[in-house]
Amino acid sequence: MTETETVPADPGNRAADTAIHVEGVSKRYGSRQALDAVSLRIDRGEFFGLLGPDGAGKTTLVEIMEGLRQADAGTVDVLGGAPWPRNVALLPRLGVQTQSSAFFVRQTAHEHLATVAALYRADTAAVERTLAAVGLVGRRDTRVENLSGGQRQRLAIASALVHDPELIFLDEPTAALDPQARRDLWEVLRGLKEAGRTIVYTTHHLDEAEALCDRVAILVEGRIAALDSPRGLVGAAGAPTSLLLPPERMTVAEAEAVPGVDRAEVRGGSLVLETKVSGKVMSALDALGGLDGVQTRTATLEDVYLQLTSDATTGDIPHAQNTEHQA
Ligand SMILES: Nc1ncnc2c1ncn2[C@@H]1O[C@H](COP(=O)(O)OP(=O)(O)OP(=O)(O)O)[C@@H](O)[C@H]1O
Repeated sequence: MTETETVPADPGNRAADTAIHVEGVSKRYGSRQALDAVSLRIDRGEFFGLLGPDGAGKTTLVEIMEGLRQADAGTVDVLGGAPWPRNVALLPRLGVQTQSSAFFVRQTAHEHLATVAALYRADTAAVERTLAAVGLVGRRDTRVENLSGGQRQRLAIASALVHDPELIFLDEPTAALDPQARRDLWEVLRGLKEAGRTIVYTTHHLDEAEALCDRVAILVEGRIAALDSPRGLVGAAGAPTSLLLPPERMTVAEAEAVPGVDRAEVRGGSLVLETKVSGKVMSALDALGGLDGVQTRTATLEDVYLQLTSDATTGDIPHAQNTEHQA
């Protein structure tokens, strides 16, 4: 084969499509089992969410992927190599934003980002481009120490992106952002995904995970309790749909008599009907006086998350739902 020939894509070559492959990874701190045989595979170009309550092991898992911590057991492959022992060749290919990002506080936002860019040998145009992407052009000449919490957060994100890494780890990146900045960042992140970047995204915002992530893993007490697309998780949970009616429309007893209604109660000023066959109930309500004022609330990722994490507090940690993409 000559050098100019292209190598045909091999649909069976799983490794080439894989950004991260974690297999049987465990980590213990003293008596605390932070991770217990975690296995997952993240595809290149995937927007992958890592969810779970405080102390579930998210940071530990991400730091193992980033090569900042050594696993006690298991194997970790990141972009085709092992991140531990510290893999210097891998570093420029990774972008990392943490909750405790370090800053050159006496520098301006622009100087700080230019310094980070220089460390990675990124071009100067990347500095301007990245400042604009995170909405910090207006603060470019403000010293880091004088930036607000949200602006620093944006600078931390910019610092993770300025060298155009292939794989980006973001740890609660919207935690200190106001609602508009949060939505603006969503657009930046969607652009990164469209550009083919792989994103590992830790968040406590379930709406964010639902809006952005291709798949999410829900970690509970060091184990993967669920792993699937947000839509898949919501569907598999079989959670009911709620139909909200003005309370004067009918009594609770009348509502419970509507075919397909599992439960009815007055809650938050509405008559709430729970059903797993919402189409059927909607038709019945339509026939009973129209659909004016009827609102539908379908189950969300938050409902699934709360179910899974509350199971953990009762000691009944579920087995992973949908292992389709797991190693
Ligand atoms: N360096 C450490 N030494 C001892 N215990 C640790 C250490 N780091 C984490 N732990 C413990 O391991 C468990 C998992 O912690 P980890 O920070 O990975 O969880 P997390 O899901 O990221 O939590 P949070 O959402 O609060 O950041 C917790 O019980 C934590 O107290």
